[in-house]
Amino acid sequence: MTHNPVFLAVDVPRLETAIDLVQKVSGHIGGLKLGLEFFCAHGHHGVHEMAKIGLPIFLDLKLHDIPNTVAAAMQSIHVLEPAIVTVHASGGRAMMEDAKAAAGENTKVVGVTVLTSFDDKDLSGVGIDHSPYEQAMRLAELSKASGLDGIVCSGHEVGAIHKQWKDGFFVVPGLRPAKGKAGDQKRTVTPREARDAGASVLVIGRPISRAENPLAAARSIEATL
Ligand SMILES: O=c1ccn([C@@H]2O[C@H](COP(=O)(O)O)[C@@H](O)[C@H]2O)c(=O)[nH]1
Repeated sequence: MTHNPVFLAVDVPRLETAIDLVQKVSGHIGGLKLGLEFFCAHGHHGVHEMAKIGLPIFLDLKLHDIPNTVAAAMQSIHVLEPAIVTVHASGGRAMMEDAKAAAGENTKVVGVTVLTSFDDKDLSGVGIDHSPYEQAMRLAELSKASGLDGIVCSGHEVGAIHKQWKDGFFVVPGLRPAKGKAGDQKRTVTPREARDAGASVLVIGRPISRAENPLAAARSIEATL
């Protein structure tokens, strides 16, 4: 993996705008996270265009379906050679095992535990009467048992999960610089806090992409790490 742990979440609708943004900040990030918004709009072509920039690609597709379908989707993105791909850990053991088996040798498959936009109330709303912390711990254990490389969790849980999964690979979104706006994120920490707690990858989107000066924002986050 790269030296700089920051993966920029490229959540911008136009391909040209995305390329322009990434070119501006590419010296201050370690990789690109392309999510549903980007993949639905630009597909394989868009990923190829972004890969030309030369940074590792994280496909945050959060796959969640029956095992056969998820394995087939994994095979279809093989050709894009992503460094990291996400599946939902709540898809269960068989789905995660098949996803990992179908992924390329150089692709890390990580399980999304509890979205960083969720708090206790949101979890309860979908019928889960555990705290985000308890649920993330449980799904981290299941991800490990299913043979995944690591998980996605918030900075609130990564320290505890890291203690139990020493060689795990931990992706942490929901990051906000000290005075950053949380927006829809509910379990936030600063990039430095996440790194100190054991995050392998720091996913950062709007604090850079929506900043008045994305280059200055990326530089100032880098300086805190
Ligand atoms: O639990 C999760 C899983 C994924 N994400 C994704 O990370 C970025 C965060 O963007 P910000 O603008 O920095 O909030 C976004 O692409 C999400 O889809 C997440 O936030 N939480």
